[in-house]
Amino acid sequence: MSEHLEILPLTKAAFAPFGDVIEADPSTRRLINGGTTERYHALAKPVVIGETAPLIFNIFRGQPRQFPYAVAMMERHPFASQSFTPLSGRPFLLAVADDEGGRPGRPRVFLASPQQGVNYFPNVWHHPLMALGAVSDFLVVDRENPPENYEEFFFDTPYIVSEPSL
Ligand SMILES: NC(=O)N[C@@H](O)C(=O)O
Ligand code: NI
Repeated sequence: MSEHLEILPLTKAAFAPFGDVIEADPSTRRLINGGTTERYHALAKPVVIGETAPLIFNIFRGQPRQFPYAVAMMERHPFASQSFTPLSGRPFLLAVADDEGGRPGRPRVFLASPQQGVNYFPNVWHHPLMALGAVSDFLVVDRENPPENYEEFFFDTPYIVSEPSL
């Protein structure tokens, strides 16, 4: 029997074990360019582990997920962080999980606003991009993904996520 996963609002505190939330946090604000620009400083720190490899900027164009949605698998990148920043002005869903002896535990699902991005720490279990409502673009900063930087786990029984009320 599949379990339903509730959808939580994305907050820095709730997401802290899994990564950074990329949003205009007033505590990071600096006025620059003669006061014409607000710099929200060092919201996340991209990381590459092991052999030096370039961090790269990508655009992921995600198809919207259909609901109810089955979270059947999770993945992780042991040797680099991975960030997703929405470019299309739409919210999106993300799912993360603790590691339990080399496999993901029960996923936690968050709803990110159009003004929030995330940076997954290296080796954090997460579900691949889940766009909402329409095809959506995301700026993704990660590293060239050699096969060893990509680990998947498939659940015996998928978890179910209902459509978020937006
Ligand atoms: N495959 C790929 O690069 N995408 C995933 O890592 C993802 O998190 O969406
Ligand atoms: Ni990923």
